[in-house]
Amino acid sequence: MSQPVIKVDHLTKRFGAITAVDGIGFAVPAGTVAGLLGGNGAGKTTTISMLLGLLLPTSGTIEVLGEDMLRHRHRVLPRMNFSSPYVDLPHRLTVAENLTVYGHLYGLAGGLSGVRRRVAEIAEALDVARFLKKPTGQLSAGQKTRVALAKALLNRPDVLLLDEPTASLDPDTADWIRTYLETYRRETGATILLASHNMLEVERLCGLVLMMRGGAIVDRGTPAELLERYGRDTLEDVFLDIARDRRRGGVADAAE
Ligand SMILES: Nc1ncnc2c1ncn2[C@@H]1O[C@H](COP(=O)(O)OP(=O)(O)OP(=O)(O)O)[C@@H](O)[C@H]1O
Repeated sequence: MSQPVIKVDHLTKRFGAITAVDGIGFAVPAGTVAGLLGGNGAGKTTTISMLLGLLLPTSGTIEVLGEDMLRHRHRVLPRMNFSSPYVDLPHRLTVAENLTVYGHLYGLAGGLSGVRRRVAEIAEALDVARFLKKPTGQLSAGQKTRVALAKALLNRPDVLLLDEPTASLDPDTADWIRTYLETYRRETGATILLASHNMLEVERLCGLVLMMRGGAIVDRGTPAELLERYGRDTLEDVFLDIARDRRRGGVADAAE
């Protein structure tokens, strides 16, 4: 079997007395969409922040694309990207200016004209072309989410980390974004890890689901495996069972 694209072992993050992430381990194979699920405060954002190198783990290891992220993240960051509703792009810059600045930061090929071409292409693809001249701070929450995703796809990443990629989107736009992500994964073979509170989204997109509670991974599997293990018809019900600590037989500790 080929090397997993994301491999995390015994990963822990403490903030003082709080253990936000508690010794988790998981592996995401190439071309898989993996979903991190869990209630508020379960540790999803902290996990993604450590994968990106925005937070230093207290202990444990993270490998992305075969590189140790704690030692050599500069080698893989050009092949990664992320979007999060919690990270704002500069408000006063227009959408075009923001995307252009990021295009240059990512060192996109083709110099000035290459960046201009890619910005136009991605703006078209994510249907943000009509906002290009607007200051980013004046966009609606849903429009900002789309621009953040456009920014995340500028460098055609092989590894995409998404924190609630469809937060604040109306159902139609959210559906459209999911289709876009599915197509992107299929066409590029990219590996995607996303945190989501939207069970339908996870059921539709994810080949691997990691259920977090209190900083730990308390269960995992394909959506179909989880439905079967809990004897449920929807992931929403599985989520509630896990959140409320109701197990329906099956594996007691699937964390390793
Ligand atoms: N910078 C920080 N300082 C102290 N505690 C933190 C910090 N960041 C997160 N925490 C705590 O770590 C725990 C996990 O938070 P995290 O943001 O990772 O959860 P989450 O699963 O992403 O939640 P949500 O679904 O609400 O976004 C929470 O108890 C949170 O209060």
